[in-house]
Amino acid sequence: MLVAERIIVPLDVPTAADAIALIDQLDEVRFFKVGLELFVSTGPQILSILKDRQKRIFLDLKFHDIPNTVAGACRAAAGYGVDLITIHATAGKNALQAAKAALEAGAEAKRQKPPKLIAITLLTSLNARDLAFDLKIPLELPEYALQMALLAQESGLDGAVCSPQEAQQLRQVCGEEFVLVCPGVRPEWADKGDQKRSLTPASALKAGADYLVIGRPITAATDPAAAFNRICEELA
Ligand SMILES: O=C(O)c1cc(=O)[nH]c(=O)n1[C@@H]1O[C@H](COP(=O)(O)O)[C@@H](O)[C@H]1O
Repeated sequence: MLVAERIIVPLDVPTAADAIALIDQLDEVRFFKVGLELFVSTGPQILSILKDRQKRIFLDLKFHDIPNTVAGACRAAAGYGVDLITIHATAGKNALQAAKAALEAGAEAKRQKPPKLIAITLLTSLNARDLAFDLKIPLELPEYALQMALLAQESGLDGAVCSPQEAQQLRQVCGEEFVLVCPGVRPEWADKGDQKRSLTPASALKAGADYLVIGRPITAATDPAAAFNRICEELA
């Protein structure tokens, strides 16, 4: 896979018009992410816009609910024909298994290829202090992220979302087939913002990430296409 195809650009903007402006500026980007802000604002029409332009789609709605509810959401989302869908690993094994089964059944009913279902391990905006003192989780952060990835794998999921700082360990333990998507990626020249466990794009790929989610360093740049190209050149 070309390096440019391994970068997923999140469309974290409030309206369809803002998203279309970004998509048009970023002609060379093949893979876009539609997350909570844009999906809540526009609904599925944004997915049709991306599909009409032959883009790959990461539908990042981060489901987190009881098994029956996540299964219903996955069955509905399976009809969109997207490539990746997210659920929080902390929804638990029954919910993860129900979500995976519903995604496959929903895709089959619509004669679509099932999206890959990947689990959030621990949000990249949290650090070891947040984990210990706020979430009261008595595990070291890398161990916790690994346990969440293993829970996802044991539940039949296709992969995990993790910080690039944990990618190497997850790759070693979960194997080559397990899809690792890493947000919290920052070129040396970009602001970290609210990301607390970041690495550079080159380090993230070296650690074993399959895909990098890189947002504001590209989307908030004065020239988003130039920022995307700069990252690709730095990786080449
Ligand atoms: O699921 C995600 O994509 C995600 C998980 C996570 O742990 N951290 C995280 O930042 N993300 C998403 O990745 C994107 C990161 O954007 P930037 O911080 O602008 O690069 C946002 O759209 C987040 O919603």
